[in-house]
Amino acid sequence: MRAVHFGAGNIGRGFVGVILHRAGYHVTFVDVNAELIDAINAHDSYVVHEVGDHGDDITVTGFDAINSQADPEAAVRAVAEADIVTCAVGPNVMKFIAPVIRKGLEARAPEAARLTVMAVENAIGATDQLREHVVEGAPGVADRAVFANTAVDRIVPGQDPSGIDVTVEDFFEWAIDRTPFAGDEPRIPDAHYVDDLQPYIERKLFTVNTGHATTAYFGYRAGIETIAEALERPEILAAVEAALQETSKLIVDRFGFDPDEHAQYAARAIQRFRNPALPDTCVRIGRQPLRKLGREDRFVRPAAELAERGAETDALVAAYGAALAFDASDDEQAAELQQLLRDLSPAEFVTQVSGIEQGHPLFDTLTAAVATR
Ligand SMILES: NC(=O)c1ccc[n+]([C@@H]2O[C@H](COP(=O)([O-])OP(=O)(O)OC[C@H]3O[C@@H](n4cnc5c(N)ncnc54)[C@H](O)[C@@H]3O)[C@@H](O)[C@H]2O)c1
Ligand SMILES: O=P(O)(O)OC[C@@H](O)[C@@H](O)[C@H](O)[C@H](O)CO
Repeated sequence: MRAVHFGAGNIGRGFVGVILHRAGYHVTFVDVNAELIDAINAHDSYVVHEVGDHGDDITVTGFDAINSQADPEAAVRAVAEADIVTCAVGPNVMKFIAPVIRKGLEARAPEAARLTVMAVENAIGATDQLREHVVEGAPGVADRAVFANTAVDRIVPGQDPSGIDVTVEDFFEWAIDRTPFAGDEPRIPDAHYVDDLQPYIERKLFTVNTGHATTAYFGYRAGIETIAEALERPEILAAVEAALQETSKLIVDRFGFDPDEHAQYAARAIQRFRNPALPDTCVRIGRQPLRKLGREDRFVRPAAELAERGAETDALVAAYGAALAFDASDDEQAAELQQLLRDLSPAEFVTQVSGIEQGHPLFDTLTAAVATR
């Protein structure tokens, strides 16, 4: 069995690679980083070091890599012959890999089984977004694939670029929407198929990622380098717990999770951020702030829904305000964020960046957060 995975970075090697390897797939990594591709092809194996109380070292074998910039035809051929295609390139990059998947589907033998396509990104409906890009101008290819949304959870910090081994936390969860497979889902023992993905993706994004980003933006604003150090500050820990109390209310109300079990889920997320063996930084977790301040992302979507229900949003709005100080060098979106804050009025900023219009119950508080930053 063959899997093609776009994006051989942190989550690509430290999560998808190892899980598909354990499921019996040969994994072809497709990336645009020439040095990384060469390094992967120079190795027969790499090690995933899980750190934490239940960590193990897992050796991954049976892989190769293709540079889709240098050899796009090879990437198309790999897709045409694959059983599964996954990606972890970042939600904004999916449009660039879509033409390769489209051409691969077009080149697929007519008698071949339908290709499973799954985005492994931090976004609601990421595979749906990928599908839109893939079928653009070629609606016929949609019938050659099964597109399934997923929710992925594993903290994989930045890695030493001199090798291809990966250090990850020992925890992971991969929930996959079962419904598109009509009873014929691929066997992936480390994943779990669910009948309704929405509770899983929202619980994950609005707990793990909301809490993580809150830590990162308060930490960055205080001049702190690592996530674990930021959470040593009582006022930052309190801000993170307050943000998660707000999202917890929404998640429990919307999806009917048991409040105590959800409280444990949120507490465990904070415990995971504090993993002393995980060298994770406020700059990585805060990366691409414009994406994170977007309408459907980890602050605005839950805050908007809470405001629509007349519920408290102070802590989420405070985290949104802290994010506005993020100006990490080497992060294009951070530079763009700072430029937008100079160029736009607070009201324009809130509408343009976060998709909240005047008249929405969250509009005034977000606008005030921008004005008083
Ligand atoms: N790292 C984590 O803890 C984690 C956990 C869950 C989900 N995710 C999600 O996974 C995605 C990737 O995150 P990451 O941390 O692995 O990032 P990363 O930067 O380590 O990896 C992304 C990889 O994509 C490659 N890439 C960029 N453009 C490409 C293109 N056109 N074609 C092929 N490859 C391309 C990059 O070269 C890089 O190797 C994001 O959506 C992220 O939110 C990350
Ligand atoms: O990947 P991002 O930029 O959406 O968010 C940064 C981190 O919060 C994220 O990568 C987490 O480590 C991960 O989502 C944990 O499952």
